[in-house]
Amino acid sequence: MKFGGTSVKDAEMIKKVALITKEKYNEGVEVVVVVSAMSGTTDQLLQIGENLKKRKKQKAHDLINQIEDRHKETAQKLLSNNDLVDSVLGEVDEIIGELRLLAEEMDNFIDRSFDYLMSFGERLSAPIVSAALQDNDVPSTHLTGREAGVITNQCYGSAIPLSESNKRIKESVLPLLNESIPVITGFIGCSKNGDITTLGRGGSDYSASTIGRAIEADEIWIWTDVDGLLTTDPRVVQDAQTLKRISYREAMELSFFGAEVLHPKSIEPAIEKNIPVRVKNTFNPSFEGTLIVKDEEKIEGVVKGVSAERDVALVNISGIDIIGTPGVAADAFSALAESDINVIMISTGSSEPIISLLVKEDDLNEARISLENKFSRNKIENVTTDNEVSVITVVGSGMAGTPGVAGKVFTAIGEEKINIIMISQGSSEYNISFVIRNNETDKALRKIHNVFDLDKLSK
Ligand SMILES: Nc1ncnc2c1ncn2[C@@H]1O[C@H](COP(=O)(O)OP(=O)(O)O)[C@@H](O)[C@H]1O
Ligand SMILES: N[C@@H](CC(=O)OP(=O)(O)O)C(=O)O
Repeated sequence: MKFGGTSVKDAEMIKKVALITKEKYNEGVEVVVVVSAMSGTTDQLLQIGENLKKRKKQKAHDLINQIEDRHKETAQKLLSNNDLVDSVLGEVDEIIGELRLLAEEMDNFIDRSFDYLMSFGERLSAPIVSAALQDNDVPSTHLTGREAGVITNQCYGSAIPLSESNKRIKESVLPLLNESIPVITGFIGCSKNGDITTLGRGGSDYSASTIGRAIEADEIWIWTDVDGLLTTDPRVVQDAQTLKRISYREAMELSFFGAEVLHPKSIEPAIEKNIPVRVKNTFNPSFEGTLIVKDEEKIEGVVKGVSAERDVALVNISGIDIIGTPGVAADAFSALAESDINVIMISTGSSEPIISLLVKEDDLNEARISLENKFSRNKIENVTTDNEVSVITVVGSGMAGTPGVAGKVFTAIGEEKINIIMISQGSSEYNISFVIRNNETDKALRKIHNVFDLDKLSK
């Protein structure tokens, strides 16, 4: 069971987490708990890094003091047993001491140091959650992802667990299950050299499914602050509905294109061992949530959901020689691949001298530089960028072989007078994606939700 940042954001919520876990423990279920940092902490750690980079040491230390106060106050408010309070405050002191030392000594801002800095949020929340279980008479221990055996590659900031993690995690976690509930930090792994790595923003889901795969869990439960995976972003469309069941593939598409309730990579480990993933609400624990299951199970319904990814950007390569010159697209792909940049969508016209590539907004600068370098000696005239765009994705396994879905999508968007910049449909027909201007994103989500009657989706 993974509890996200919103589920451990204060003493009241951590108490709920402890009671939910205790209930399962009392039923005789063996539970491993994976926790995120208290919501907002990872962003504060990022700010600490930014301040240190700008040599604003005092600001960094002010933020560390805020983090320290929040964690200590939470532990004091939450725990009734004084010995537990003392022991957790001691641990917080130790971890905060390490963080202060890092802030003093951090003068190289390489990715490795940043991952180490970003790991402190989960390292602080895990002892508190574990103490909350003990305070409720549930034996518990806590460990970091590194101690749990999550061995990753060295892609700092978005590390991927290696297959050898399976054995290591099994060896370190399974014996603990006999006597206690282990509480493991999400988001954190370590490289083969022993350096701390992080799995990317929102990566605790990925930690949970990586650990679930290793121990061959019966189910992986992701606890969050909404009732499950919904038909769309509930902050934009108020009548978004909870999906009762959805396939792995559909869940991957929705999360890859913006449904941040799940980390896009978190489904893959579950698929490997065919482990069902359930998304549940910490505020509403008796509600069954969403069950994510293997693709083969046929689930009725043409369109299941629509999501929006706003953190994307376009890079356009133009020049008259693009027409009829073989290999321009291949060169663009290879330039981006050499910089480890993933291309989300591409469009080229046979008569138009322009190739457009959609990438993550964070990658935009590097993408532009690598394309300019690649084409500097050729006759490509211009590389331009646009980060005021979003990609909307309409998802549903039932779309495959059902004619007219794309027509319905684009007629609806046309009715709203929204201009479409780029379109893509995968050959497996699980999704239709299109790029529009950022300021029309909410309007598009509402229209698609409405036109496919997703507010009435039978649950
Ligand atoms: N399709 C969707 N289904 C559910 N939640 C969504 C969806 N799209 C966006 N969200 C947002 O994702 C949020 C949960 O993700 P996140 O804040 O990362 O939670 P946690 O801290 O539990 O990991 C929800 O509060 C919701 O606003
Ligand atoms: N702390 C990390 C990892 C995480 O998964 O958080 P959450 O479960 O709140 O999305 C982050 O903020 O990105």
